[in-house]
Amino acid sequence: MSDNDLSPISTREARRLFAGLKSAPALVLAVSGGPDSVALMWLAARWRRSLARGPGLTVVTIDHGLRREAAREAREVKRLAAELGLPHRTLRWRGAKPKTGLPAAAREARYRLLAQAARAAGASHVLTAHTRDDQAETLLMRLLRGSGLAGLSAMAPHSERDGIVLARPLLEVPKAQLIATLKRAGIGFADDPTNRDTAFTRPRLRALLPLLAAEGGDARTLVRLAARLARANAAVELLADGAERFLRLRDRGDAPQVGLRSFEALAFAGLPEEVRLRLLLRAINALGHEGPAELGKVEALLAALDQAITTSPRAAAKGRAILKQTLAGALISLAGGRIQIAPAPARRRKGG
Ligand SMILES: Nc1ncnc2c1ncn2[C@@H]1O[C@H](COP(=O)(O)OP(=O)(O)OP(=O)(O)O)[C@@H](O)[C@H]1O
Repeated sequence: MSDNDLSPISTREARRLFAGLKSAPALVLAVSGGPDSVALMWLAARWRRSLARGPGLTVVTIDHGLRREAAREAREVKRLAAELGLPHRTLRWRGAKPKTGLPAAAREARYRLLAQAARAAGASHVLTAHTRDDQAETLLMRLLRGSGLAGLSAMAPHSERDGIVLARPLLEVPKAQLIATLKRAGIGFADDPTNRDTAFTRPRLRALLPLLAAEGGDARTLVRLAARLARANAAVELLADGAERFLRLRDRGDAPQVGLRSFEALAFAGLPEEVRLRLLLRAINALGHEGPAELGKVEALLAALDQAITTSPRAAAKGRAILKQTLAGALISLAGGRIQIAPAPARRRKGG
């Protein structure tokens, strides 16, 4: 860790971090009470005070109803928000909690409630306090899960959900620097023991980071890799847009049937592999009923299509289907020189 990682964030630096949010009508700050999000609230309040005109800030805490201390932590956030002159709301995740996949369900509920709070506050953005350390952990998690280029790009600085922009202004900032900022300001924060609970994947991966850093691959290296992959991913997405237009043009404006995507097989086969994968993924996710499709399965489908087109191009050009497969609720077939993707008939949907 460099000395810079431990130095408190200056007002000038805070202005740079929040610069893109100056003209938003209002912002919701997602604050759990942990160090990262308390620092987000403190920095955002300081930034807002430095502006003559700027967005209104509302602090929101979600009580998932999973830990006894959560209500007290929410009250503590409210107290600190009041000290900073910011309105605060606590929203509760109500209803039955699932027995398996609890972290994912809690996360889903949290983002739904945060988006609701943003709409109620007239806010265009919800700000979370994801740090550089979170980004490094996300990359590792996705690596182990076998993600492709899009997943390995990790978290974007901005993304959209239900018409609300999720912004992560602290994505380049090391957690240690946020803690140093709070210490300098004399502000306390909650300690969530689930962050260290090795029953969950993320805390186990977190323990790996110092070992990787000792081998020369610190959080900065991992985050730089994610940024490079995000760049490459954006380029492939653009190429896929162009390839879709190219394939449509080759169809000379023949109107495609509604609810069906269809590509000329030989023109499709000439495109780069990563682009072919994107086109299949897009079509399957748009038309299938069980998406999103698993990348590994789409890779296997592409291999089967390539094999069918190259080993028997004549048969591929004739009317009879030489390949028919269901995947993620979509039916993919190769017949009459075309690859067709359509919703799978109801009774076949389980086969993906
Ligand atoms: N209970 C909460 N109330 C309000 N905001 C929260 C709460 N929990 C998390 N957040 C926001 O989400 C950010 C990320 O939190 P955390 O890393 O714990 O989430 P996660 O479960 O890993 O989900 P994600 O996939 O969003 O990273 C926090 O910095 C904070 O801004």
